[in-house]
Amino acid sequence: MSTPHADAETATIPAVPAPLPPPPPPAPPAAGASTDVPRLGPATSVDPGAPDRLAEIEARDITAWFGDHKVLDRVSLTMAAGGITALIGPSGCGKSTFLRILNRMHELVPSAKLAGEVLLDGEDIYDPGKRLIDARRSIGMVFQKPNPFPAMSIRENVLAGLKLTGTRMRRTDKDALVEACLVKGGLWNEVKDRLDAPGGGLSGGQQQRLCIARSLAIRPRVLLMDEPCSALDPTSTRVIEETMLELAQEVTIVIVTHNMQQAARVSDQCAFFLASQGQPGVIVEHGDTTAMFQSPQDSRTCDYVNGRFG
Ligand SMILES: Nc1ncnc2c1ncn2[C@@H]1O[C@H](COP(=O)(O)OP(=O)(O)OP(=O)(O)O)[C@@H](O)[C@H]1O
Repeated sequence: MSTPHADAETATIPAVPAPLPPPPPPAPPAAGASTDVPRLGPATSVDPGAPDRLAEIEARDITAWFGDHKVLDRVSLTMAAGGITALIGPSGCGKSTFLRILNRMHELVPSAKLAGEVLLDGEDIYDPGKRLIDARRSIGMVFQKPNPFPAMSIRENVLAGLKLTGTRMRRTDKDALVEACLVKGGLWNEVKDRLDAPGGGLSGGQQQRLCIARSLAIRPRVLLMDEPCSALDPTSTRVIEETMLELAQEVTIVIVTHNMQQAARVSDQCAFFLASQGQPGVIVEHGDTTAMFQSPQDSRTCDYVNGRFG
């Protein structure tokens, strides 16, 4: 275990999110845009023709506490732009905490503290000059349990993030955005004839894809997914995995999963977290997923990926 950070280096982070900023001005349509494939929004958006939107996210020396309980110790990891990075490891080793730190959700817990840096394309999202809302816009999140707004229509669900961020758009642009996001989320064909039906009326797998579509509507550069398939049947899981593989061309994805087959199927990079008895979580090994599964360097990784513990 590395040396704990000095108290002076830690920051108690505020529990109350910053107020929402005024809506950003709409960007002009991209020149030469194809009319066949709907785009995610009226701007350059997360389309494959805009590789500059693909962002690397790097965690540097992250240490995290809940009260006095240190749960992560000096964790560093670079998650490549346009890749899928899987975070694996036994229960309680800090994977979800690490994921929530990547988009400043850790600070929603009143006792939470944090040291270290999270760089989105080289810029620290915790810099005091940076707005919380910008981090949340750039780095979206999909949770373990699908959480659409049940009484809102499918259409309203997709647009909900825009409302929260105060973004205004013309009706026709909204329609295009709803379609684009539902296509990207792999749900369009199943719901295109009932966009005004309540989101709560969809199956679990469909609800999760609706949540993916909702998170895409604010055009994130990184999408965090915390066990997104753990509440789903194998067929829905397969559809979400296919959706992830397509999205990875447009948005950097970081997924927490307990399912080793899933990590092997979808990710190109993998990080194995472990918390020894009474110790905070650390990354034991990370790198190319195939190499980690076929020839792990650490015997604990080997035991974990082969199901011998966890
Ligand atoms: N809100 C919280 N308040 C206090 N302690 C917490 C909180 N959330 C998580 N913890 C503690 O932090 C540690 C890491 O939890 P975390 O959920 O990040 O692990 P995990 O690897 O994602 O686990 P799992 O795979 O079971 O979801 C655990 O000891 C957990 O009890």
